[in-house]
Amino acid sequence: MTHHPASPHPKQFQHFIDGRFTASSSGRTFEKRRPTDNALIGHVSEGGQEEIDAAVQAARAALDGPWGQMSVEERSALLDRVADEITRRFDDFVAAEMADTGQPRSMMEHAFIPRGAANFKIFADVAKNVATEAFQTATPDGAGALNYAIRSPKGVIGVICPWNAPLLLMTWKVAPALACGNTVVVKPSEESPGTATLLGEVMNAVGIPNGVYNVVHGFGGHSAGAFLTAHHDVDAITFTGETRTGATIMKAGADTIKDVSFELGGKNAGIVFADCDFEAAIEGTMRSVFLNCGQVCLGTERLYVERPIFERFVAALKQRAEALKPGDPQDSSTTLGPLISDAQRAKVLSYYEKARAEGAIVVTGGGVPELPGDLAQGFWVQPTIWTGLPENAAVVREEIFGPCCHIAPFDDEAEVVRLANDTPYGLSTAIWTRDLSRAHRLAARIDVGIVWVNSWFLRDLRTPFGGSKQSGIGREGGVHSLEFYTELRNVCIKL
Ligand SMILES: NC(=O)c1ccc[n+]([C@@H]2O[C@H](COP(=O)([O-])OP(=O)(O)OC[C@H]3O[C@@H](n4cnc5c(N)ncnc54)[C@H](O)[C@@H]3O)[C@@H](O)[C@H]2O)c1
Ligand SMILES: O=C/C=C/C=C(\O)C(=O)O
Repeated sequence: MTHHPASPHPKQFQHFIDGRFTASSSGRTFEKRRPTDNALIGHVSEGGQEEIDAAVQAARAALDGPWGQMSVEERSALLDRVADEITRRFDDFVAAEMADTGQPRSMMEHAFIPRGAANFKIFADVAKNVATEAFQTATPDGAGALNYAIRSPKGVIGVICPWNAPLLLMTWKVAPALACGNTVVVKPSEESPGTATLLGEVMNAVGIPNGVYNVVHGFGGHSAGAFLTAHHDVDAITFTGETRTGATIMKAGADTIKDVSFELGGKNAGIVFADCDFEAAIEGTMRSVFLNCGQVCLGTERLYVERPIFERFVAALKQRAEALKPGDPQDSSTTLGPLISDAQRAKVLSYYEKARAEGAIVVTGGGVPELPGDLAQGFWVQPTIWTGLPENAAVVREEIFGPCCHIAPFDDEAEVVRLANDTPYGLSTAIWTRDLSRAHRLAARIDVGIVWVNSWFLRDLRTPFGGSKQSGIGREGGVHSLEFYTELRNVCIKL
């Protein structure tokens, strides 16, 4: 029997400002719909200038108040408790994120929600254990001078988040920001209000002082997002989202010289050599193309496969893609979720059309699958594979953010490096080969922030994470996050 998701009882998602849940002064709300079946999940308060002002004011006061007075040890201990409380309320977080994104429960349980807790743990550790630099400096009088650097919080940080992995991506910024002693105002995506709101309850439960973590819901342009980026009392903006949005945010922050950390779009290449472990390459490529229904910034949308195994690779990937099972995320047999919204589906389907118009061979997919019952109302698309397109085709050049890829053959290393680099983006790449010397050579020549060899999305949270070219500005992760979330002050003492 087909299992259908129960219709949810619509919730209220309110702002979290100065430790309290509040509606907008305007009383305005917008609807959040469930991607699996378009059911109404809840009404979300729509923040405006007034809510952003209140949240920034609360964040500033907390910085000057108890949070600013705490030792690193005290702050780290509290952040450890945040992680523990997320883990204690694991099922609530899984349910909230599953409702917002429609992605399978197993992915929430094994990857996205545990990462939310892990982000707090790692940055609590980093902030406690990182040393700063010191220099002994010679002076003409022979007595010398001592230079040492101290770190202080940057201030009030604006955190603007996307919807594709809401808790993971938000805490990846909030955790280091708080560990470094800053306070934050978060603007979650309008498509994923759930877990950012729940985190407010967690902050109160473990005793994070009021005003340290604030959430204002709302839209981007001409709304809460834009008001936050232009606010004169916000010291820096950390943003994950589309490259074009990043450009708008940079302009908005220019007047007040706001520091920015950007994790932006990608058009990531997967490179498969004939000597690879074929099964591992297929398995890894399946995840890199179809995980989260292709809505992963690090995902592969362009594949280059060495000619001797091209046909075999395309056939194997097709077979595996056709075995993906869309369905209710609660069902343990479900392996593919829907897209986040009707608008995202329209965008992805427009690329499915473009591929056809540009003469692609549609190896599989290219349309909308049929789902039973209420699920027929959800934002589903078929996993799709193309071959046969030139490199200048739209689906080979532009970020689609859907469950699809184009596969092209290549003949030698120099050619594939040129193809991989022929893009304005530079986020990540995955190389599949048993020849590690070759892997090293390629890793050094492909212009991206993150190279995976014989793996994909294998994360060590101490490593630098970010994109080159138009895929971002700066690196976050481990000590690299400290570079952005603190001001380094040099003290020079003449001895
Ligand atoms: N590099 C990375 O680490 C990474 C990770 C995840 C997603 N992404 C990228 O994110 C994109 C998908 O997310 P999305 O569709 O939510 O991105 P988006 O840029 O549309 O929106 C992201 C956030 O920015 C806000 N926003 C929009 N316009 C704004 C404005 N003018 N001023 C201030 N805020 C504004 C939105 O409300 C939302 O909260 C993809 O391009 C993907 O590659 C990158
Ligand atoms: O969709 C993008 C996923 C990004 C992942 C991270 O930012 C991370 O693992 O820290």
